[in-house]
Amino acid sequence: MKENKPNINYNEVVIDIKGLYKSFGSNQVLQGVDLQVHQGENVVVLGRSGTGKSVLIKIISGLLYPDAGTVNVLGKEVPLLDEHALRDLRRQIGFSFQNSALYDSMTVGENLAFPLKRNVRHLSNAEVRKAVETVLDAVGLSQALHQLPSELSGGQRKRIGIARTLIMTPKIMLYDEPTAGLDPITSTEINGLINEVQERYRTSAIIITHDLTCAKTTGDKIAMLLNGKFVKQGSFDDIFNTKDPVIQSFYDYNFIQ
Ligand SMILES: Nc1ncnc2c1ncn2[C@@H]1O[C@H](COP(=O)(O)OP(=O)(O)OP(=O)(O)O)[C@@H](O)[C@H]1O
Repeated sequence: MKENKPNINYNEVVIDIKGLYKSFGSNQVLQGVDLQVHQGENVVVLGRSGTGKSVLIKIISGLLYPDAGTVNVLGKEVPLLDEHALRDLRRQIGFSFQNSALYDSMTVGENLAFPLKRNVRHLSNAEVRKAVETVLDAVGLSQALHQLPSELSGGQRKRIGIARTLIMTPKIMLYDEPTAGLDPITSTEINGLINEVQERYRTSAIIITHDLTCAKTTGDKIAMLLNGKFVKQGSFDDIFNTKDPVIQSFYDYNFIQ
């Protein structure tokens, strides 16, 4: 169970979703989703495959439109934003997706400098270098500066992917299955990194995962998505110390995967 919650500000809501609906044809995916993420809080979203976790993330980042409901992110009503405002908002969100999508032909340092040079003009080379060194240090990979992505392990690539989002100093991090495909030791390291990022960069985060260890270690709050709604939200213990058969079936389901 996660302890010592670092500076969560429960008076400030950074993601506020109310009555969210989304269908694709007759496939009713989200059916009345409510979710609040507070400043500095890590919220884990658990749910079986196909329950709409990725759809939720895409709606939060303005890649998909909801059918109904409100989606407020950092004080902005996302579905109402024009392209320009959406771009501004996305700059404040760090996306850590399953495939870190680093550029193979660039060194780690060049990969990290790339978003900064593209988005923040007028930075000197020294400033860019300093920013790269800072985020590499934050993810514990200072020695990888001149390496190519192909020379790194899966866990190291994941770290560099996270570093590349941190260089833009995001207010919100969205992690999509951060430990998928990693061995247990590397998964533990990534879970630790997610918490370090939360503390050091004061980020708020949504973490989508099937990995209960990841949920337990990183989540200040767990939200369980089932049949298009969050059926339960609370601490890991609130959720899993229960005789509720729906929750128990989810728990067992995970262990036999
Ligand atoms: N652009 C789209 N067009 C049509 N259907 C879609 C689209 N995006 C998602 N869906 C459908 O929405 C449902 C939820 O998909 P989603 O990818 O959000 O699931 P998920 O919970 O993230 O699953 P997993 O854990 O396997 O990644 C699925 O039935 C999927 O087929």
